[in-house]
Formats: sequence, structure tokens, C-alpha cells
Amino acid sequence: MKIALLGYGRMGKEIEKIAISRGHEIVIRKAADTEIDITQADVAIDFSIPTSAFENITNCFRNGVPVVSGTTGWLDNYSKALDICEENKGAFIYASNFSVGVNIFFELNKQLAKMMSNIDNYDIAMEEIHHTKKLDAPSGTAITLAEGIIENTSKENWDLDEASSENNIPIVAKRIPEVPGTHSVWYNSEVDSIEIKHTAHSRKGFALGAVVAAEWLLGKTGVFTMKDVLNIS
Ligand SMILES: NC(=O)c1ccc[n+]([C@@H]2O[C@H](COP(=O)([O-])OP(=O)(O)OC[C@H]3O[C@@H](n4cnc5c(N)ncnc54)[C@H](O)[C@@H]3O)[C@@H](O)[C@H]2O)c1
Ligand SMILES: O=C(O)C1=N[C@H](C(=O)O)CCC1
Repeated sequence: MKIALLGYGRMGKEIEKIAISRGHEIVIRKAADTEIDITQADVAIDFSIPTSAFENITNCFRNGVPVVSGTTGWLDNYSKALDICEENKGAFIYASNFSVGVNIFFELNKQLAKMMSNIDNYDIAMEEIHHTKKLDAPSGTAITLAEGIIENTSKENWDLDEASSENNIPIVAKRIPEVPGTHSVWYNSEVDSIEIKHTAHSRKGFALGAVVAAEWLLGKTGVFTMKDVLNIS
């Protein structure tokens, strides 16, 4: 495939290596708000910044280029992006985290939340740790985890750093140099604690997942998720 990289930073460069190793060609390396001819590409992969993702993604829809986006921190515009995708018969996959491990972790998180939903006396807490260059907090992955808990418990929302009410999930966001991404969910009671944790050792898992998703999306129309790509039941 001819791939357009929208965003050529840490993730863009990791994706480039994996894409080339899988026989693909990088035809665009977009690293700023510059004009490009996206129609040169068979597929686009957006790992840019929160303030550019929506424009990058919808430009692909309008030009008939399937697009995979991993950029986080722009989801206030997600439903508007879906409308534009539908209007243009586009093809789209967004994932807060493209690694296979985290997508398994998302399902584990929902199952645990379901089991805990009728058990009293446990407080829920979350922590995410990323590198110091990360622009958004909490991470998109942490938000997806919190949404999985909210879907399966009486929790109503999440708060960054501390719970403003007992109906919300507190998410602590820590920034430590070079950390690729660690996510923990705790259920704490007076007598014990239950913890689930995912630790990324590098960006390779995110990048491989994004390239596999782009390969899967080619030739399709509609909005899909990594559950569709990985065929997770
Ligand atoms: N979904 C996942 O699996 C996953 C994994 C890692 C990172 N991320 C997310 O991906 C995004 C990028 O992460 P990163 O570590 O590569 O960041 P980064 O800062 O290293 O790279 C972002 C790049 O976007 C470029 N950019 C700025 N304006 C642009 C524009 N208008 N169009 C295209 N590119 C533009 C910047 O110059 C930079 O090169 C973040 O939102 C991060 O949260 C997602
Ligand atoms: O390095 C980042 O930035 C990451 N961002 C994603 C998120 O916000 O969840 C995925 C993990 C790494």
C-alpha cells in the first residue's frame, strides 16, 4: 500500500519502520499544518496532535482515502467526524490504543467491572503513566478504560487526579521521562485490593496495530474499531 503518515513524530517514525518492513511505501510524511495531496495515498495513518487530527481525518474522508487515527485528545469532535465520514462514504478506524495487548486489556477491564458491579465496599481508582512529552491528560487509553467501567457499573464519569464525587472514577496521570505507556485499574476495600495493569515496553505494539488496522481497512467502507480488526468477541 501507498501510505500517508499524518504526523511524523515518535509514532510516525515507528510506524514508518514497521510499514516498510511489511512491504508498504510511504508517500507522504506530514509533520506540520502544510498542504498535501492526500490522493497520492491508498490509506492514511494519523498520529498527529489533538488540534490537527480532525482536519487531517476529515480531509481524507472528503478525498476518498481510508484513514486510521490514533491521535488522542480530539474526541469532542468524534461524532462530527463520523457524520462527515458517512456523508462521504469514507472508511475510518479510531483507537485510543492500537496494541493487541491493550485491546485485550480493555475487554478484561470490562469483565472485571461487570463482576464488581454488585459488590459493595470497593473504591475504584486508575493511574496512567506516560513520557513527559505527552500533550494530553489523562491518556486516551485511560479514558477508554474509564468508559468501560462506567458502562458496567454505577459510576457516572471520571475525574483527572481526584474524585469530585463518589460517583466518579479518579484517574491519576503521571509523567515520567521515556515511559511508553502504563495503565492500572484498582478496586480497593478495607480488607483487600484487586489490580489489573498493562505495561507497554515500547511503541512497537501501538505502531504494529496501526499498520495492521490500515491493511485491514483497505477496500472497506464505514466506521470500524480495533475489536473488528482483531476479531475480539
Ligand atoms: N492510539 C495509539 O495506539 C497511540 C499510541 C501512541 C501515541 N498515540 C497518540 O498519537 C499522537 C502522537 O503521538 P506522538 O508520540 O507520535 O507525538 P509527537 O509529538 O512525537 O508527534 C506528533 C507529530 O505531529 C506533527 N504535527 C503537528 N501539526 C500537524 C498537522 N497539522 N498535521 C500532521 N502532523 C502534525 C508534529 O510535528 C509531530 O511530528 C498523540 O495524540 C498520542 O496520544 C496514540
Ligand atoms: O505516547 C502517547 O502519547 C500514548 N498515547 C495514547 C493514549 O493517549 O492513550 C496511547 C498510549 C501512548
